[in-house]
Order: sequence, then structure tokens, then C-alpha cells
Amino acid sequence: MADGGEENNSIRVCGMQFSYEGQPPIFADFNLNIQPGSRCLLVGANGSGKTTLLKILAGKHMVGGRDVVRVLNRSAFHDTQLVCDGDLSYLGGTWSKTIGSAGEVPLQGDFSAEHMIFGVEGIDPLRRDKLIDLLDIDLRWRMHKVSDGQRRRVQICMGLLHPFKVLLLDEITVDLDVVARMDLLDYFKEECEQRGTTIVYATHIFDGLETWASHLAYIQDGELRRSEKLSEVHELKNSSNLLSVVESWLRTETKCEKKKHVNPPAQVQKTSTLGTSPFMSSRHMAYYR
Ligand SMILES: Nc1ncnc2c1ncn2[C@@H]1O[C@H](COP(=O)(O)OP(=O)(O)OP(=O)(O)O)[C@@H](O)[C@H]1O
Repeated sequence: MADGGEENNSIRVCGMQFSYEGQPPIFADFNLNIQPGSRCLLVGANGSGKTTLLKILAGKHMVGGRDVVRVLNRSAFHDTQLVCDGDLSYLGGTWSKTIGSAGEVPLQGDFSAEHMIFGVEGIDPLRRDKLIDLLDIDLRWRMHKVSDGQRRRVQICMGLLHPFKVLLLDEITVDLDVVARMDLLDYFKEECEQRGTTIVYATHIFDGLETWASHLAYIQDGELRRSEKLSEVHELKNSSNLLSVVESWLRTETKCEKKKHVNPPAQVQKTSTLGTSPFMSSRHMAYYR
């Protein structure tokens, strides 16, 4: 995304390093700037680091000092008011709650949609009604008895009740039917255009996103490969759609990976003949045939 001073960016990541405990680093020196009003698609292969990045931006993982990950010019991790005030909203894959040492626990229990939605205080009733209508939510739904898509609608509604300034979406439209998905994308676009909000959306589903997104960020193995306006992605000029462009990027990645494994070093060749692979035939495996 175009560069600018810190104050001009909704999201600014500078020299970020991150690794899960006992794992090699996913991000070594990661930089990203996203300007207000952007609808940025975050693309990349499975395991490239999209969810990890979104969780870091949402302040769920502590990374470096206060200046490394800035959202709305505040520290994503240290400034808890960002989330409490509703300025920063994160909608992730499963609807879960962080409970002390138990970590992320899936939301369960017999609650009605009404109980969940009206339990959030200080909400503009017009905004709430609009969202209930947009997501076609029946307030009598019991959360433990509804379908995945219906539960997802309530989750999305709850995440959008506060007029957020930055919204982080991790593949949340996956359970929605096509009408709900398109209506929601239109709503997000309206929010960006009318209120200058910033949206980062990680997805593998590209239908209808060519005209929706304003920017694109492509991550490969924790490295930012592309970060630009969608209108400046030159491959899109000669291609029918975003899906085929992203597909070609990911296929090139796979080929590079394969090449890396064509000629393993002599040391590896030697040890592989010792037969540590669980897929190698052995006398022991004969019991399972
Ligand atoms: N809690 C965790 N502990 C250790 N490693 C993790 C953890 N979560 C993710 N990883 C690893 O971090 C890397 C990045 O994972 P991440 O979930 O961010 O990828 P992703 O791009 O969102 O993938 P996908 O498209 O499949 O959702 C992967 O190699 C994954 O195995």
C-alpha cells in the first residue's frame, strides 16, 4: 500500500518478528502500511501467515515493542481500549471466547440471538436494526440449535454493532449463502466509503471481489510479496478474474517449493534411507494390511 507518515495509516507494521513458541519465525522483518478507507484483500497459500497476521493486528499476540504494530496510531496489543471502545473489531474463524488459562474456548450454551445482540450496551438502535435486517437474523434463534451459517450471522452482527474504524475479517463469509455474502460485502463497502473505515479481509473465495477490494496484500511464507492497489495489479489487465491471478501466483510458489526438494543434500539422502518416514514399508506395518 502507498507509503505515508504514521499518522496517515490506519495500520502500520514496522520490522515485525514473530514466532510461535518453539517454532521457527513466521515473520522475520515484516512491514505493512494500510491507509484509511482501504478494503484490503489478504491472500496467500494455506499456512502462509494470514490468520497469524490478523490476530497480531487484533492485539491477540504481543509482538516486540509498542511501535512495531500500530493500529489507528495506537499499539494493537498494549492499548486494550482499541477493542473495548469498538474502534478495532476482529471477526475470526470460530466464535470463541478467551477464558483464562483455558485459552480460546468455542462459544456454547443455550442463548437466544436476541440475548446475545441486545446484551451489548451502548449501541445505536438504528445500526442494530439495520444489521439484524441485513443478516436476516431471527431473534428467537437458540445458538446451540441453529445451523453454522445462522450462528455465523449472529457472530458477524455482534462484531459490527459498534461503528468500528478498523475491521479484520478472517474468512468469515465461508458459511454464508451467496445472498448474505454479497449483501454483507456491499455493506462493508458502504461503511468504507461513508465513514472512511479500513477493512482487511483474508479469504480464499474471490467471487465478486475484483470490484469490491481497493487493495491487495499477498503473503508467501510470512513474507509480503505484493502490496498494492488492485487497479495496479498488472496481471489483472490480461486475466479474466482475480481467482486465476492468485492461482497462478500460488502455483508458481508450489513449483519453487518442489524445485527446492528435487536435489536434497547428500546428508539428507543418507538419513532418508534409514527409514524414519511413517509411510515407508516395514514389518511392523504388515499388521495393518
Ligand atoms: N497456535 C499455533 N502454534 C504453532 N504454530 C502455529 C499456530 N497457529 C498457526 N501456526 C503455524 O503458523 C503458520 C501460519 O499459520 P496461519 O494460520 O497464520 O496461516 P494462514 O495463512 O491463515 O493459513 P490458512 O489459509 O490455512 O488459514 C503455519 O505454518 C501454522 O502451522
